[in-house]
Amino acid sequence: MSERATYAYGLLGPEAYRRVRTAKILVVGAGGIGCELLKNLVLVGFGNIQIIDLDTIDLSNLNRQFLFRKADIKKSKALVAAAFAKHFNPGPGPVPGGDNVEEDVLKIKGVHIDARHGNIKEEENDVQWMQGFDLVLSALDNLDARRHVNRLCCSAGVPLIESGTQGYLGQVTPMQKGRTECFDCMAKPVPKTFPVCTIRATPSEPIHCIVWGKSYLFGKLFGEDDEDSDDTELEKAKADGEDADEIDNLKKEAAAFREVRQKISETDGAKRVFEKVFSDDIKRLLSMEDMWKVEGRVKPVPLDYETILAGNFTAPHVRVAAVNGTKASKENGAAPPKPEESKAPADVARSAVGLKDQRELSVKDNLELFIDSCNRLSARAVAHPNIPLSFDKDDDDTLDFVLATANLRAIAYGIPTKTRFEVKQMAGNIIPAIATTNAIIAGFIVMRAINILNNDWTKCTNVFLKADPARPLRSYGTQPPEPSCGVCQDVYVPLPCDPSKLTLGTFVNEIVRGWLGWKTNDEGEDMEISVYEDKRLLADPDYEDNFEKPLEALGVKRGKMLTVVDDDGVFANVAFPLCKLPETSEKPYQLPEKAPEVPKKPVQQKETSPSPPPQIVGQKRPAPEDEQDDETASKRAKIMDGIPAGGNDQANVQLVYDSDDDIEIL
Ligand SMILES: Nc1ncnc2c1ncn2[C@@H]1O[C@H](COP(=O)(O)OP(=O)(O)OP(=O)(O)O)[C@@H](O)[C@H]1O
Ligand SMILES: [Zn+2]
Repeated sequence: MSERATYAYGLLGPEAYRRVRTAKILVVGAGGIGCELLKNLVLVGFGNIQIIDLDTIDLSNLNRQFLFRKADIKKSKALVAAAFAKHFNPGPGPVPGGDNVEEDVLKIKGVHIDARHGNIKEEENDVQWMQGFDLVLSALDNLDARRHVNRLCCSAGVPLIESGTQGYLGQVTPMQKGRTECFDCMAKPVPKTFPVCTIRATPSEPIHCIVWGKSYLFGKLFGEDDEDSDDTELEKAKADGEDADEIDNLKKEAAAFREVRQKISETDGAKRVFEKVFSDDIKRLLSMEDMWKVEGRVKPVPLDYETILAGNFTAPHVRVAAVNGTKASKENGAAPPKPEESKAPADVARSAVGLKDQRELSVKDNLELFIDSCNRLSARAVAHPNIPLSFDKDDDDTLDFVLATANLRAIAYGIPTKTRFEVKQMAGNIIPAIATTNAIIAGFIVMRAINILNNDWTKCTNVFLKADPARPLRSYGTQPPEPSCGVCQDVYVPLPCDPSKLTLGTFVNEIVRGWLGWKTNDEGEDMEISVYEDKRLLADPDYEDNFEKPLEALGVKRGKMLTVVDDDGVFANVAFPLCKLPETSEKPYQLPEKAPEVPKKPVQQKETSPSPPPQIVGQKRPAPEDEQDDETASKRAKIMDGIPAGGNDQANVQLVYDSDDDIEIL
């Protein structure tokens, strides 16, 4: 036994050490948490690790993803991380899938790391592949991939340790189907929203101006062609009972935007946009006198293009009252600040030194950046007219546009401007990653991994790291599964099949009605069932149009799953994840002899709120809205209810999963 191994062996004991050496562990994500985690796993002595990541190394990763060096930029994260981490425990490692007899476990040094540069959602990463692991450790950064891994683990019956960090906050959550809640049992944080009038007419904080530039103006000028969204907006205004004047204003606004959008690539295109949004629109708002009678609201000042470019524009003073809130000052007994006490305008306070991204821009700088970024974006729109542009914090053209427009709007409204660095953080919803948080969380993941391999679920608590110096770490017992969860409450049956040969009709008749035995209900009547792929309805009792089609023609391939729903809502859903059929198989599918016992669903206490109908697959089917009767509506509500279920109200527990969700305007 190597010297390193003697310590781990001594601490863990022979049984746990054997499990650590022989268990097959999947690590998903080789980023901030993933790098720390891989290092820990190797140092503890784990013998068989597979790591997967779809991304390549970026300069911005190097401050905390310490397995990477400058020379690794643009190389695969998973491959570089594995190659580096292997040095921490040199040697061939136990043979994966080998006998790993006791002697081998103690004698063979090193670690076997299998690294894959790829997306966890690829079809080869199916349920069968997942079943090859003893434990999955998720070190991901987005909800979509986390949900996918959660479902895969539920379908394969493999335990999962979920983790996430956000600044000083961190979380580790061990999960196992049937024993604990799953990732989809938990409520997710709702993205921050702002009232539409604050964004469009009465901003009072820098973030309001940034959201306006990013989510409103950018879309109007360079996003998806707006005719459809204009109509939706008008419909919504009508439904909200807006008066005729307001609807008329919205129509004029839409027409005016369309005009500047059409001419944006002309020589004075940027000037036209500027005059519309920073001069004409502001003058129009100022003419609505009632709007400015609200206490604490500050009137904007129209900006003048030529005067700014000539360097003669005097920016209005930043009105601190608008930022801190007149109301608050009054409540504190303080008088609102006098104009001379206010902060100087941005162009006086600017600093000409420092990093480009941290420099404060003058009004003229902002206007020049606005013209330049507008020209760059319109050139892209002309070059690829069918590809709408979208904001991306790492796309310089889009970031410059949002920076310049947000600052110009802030200047007009007397709000402090922001640097490029700050706008990038705010518009990109970036919370700086902290290496120490990742390191602490990765340490707990390994402790929980050992608990799970020892089957010691009593010690397997959820761990939370908080920005509370007095008590930064807390732990809570695992929560039971949520009975209404549409992921972990489903019964999973891996289905090896050839989707180019297996038709939907054969699936329903031979597999569901025949093998699973869903023929008649308790009253002896024909059991009514529907079949879905994700949210797409493929068949129901009145809709058999797809029965002749092979699954492949319906977009159902390996890695996807068919979910069968009892329309009477008596039995739990049964999900069939598709996997690879052995080449020797004569039939287009293979199933075990005995079908599983499908449990009954818990009795629903209350009806859920109506959900949008699923997308229906098939040419001949009329639009669901045209024919949706009460029964179909309630059935759809049931299945949709299951998709991202939640409702875990743990007081004092903060879910900190990082999400890619955007800031939205309400
Ligand atoms: N579907 C997926 N399949 C495989 N890996 C994924 C998938 N989605 C995300 N990842 C990986 O998960 C990792 C998460 O790590 P982290 O949160 O540190 O993000 P990052 O992209 O490295 O950092 P940042 O977002 O701060 O630049 C990333 O390396 C990312 O490529
Ligand atoms: Zn669940």
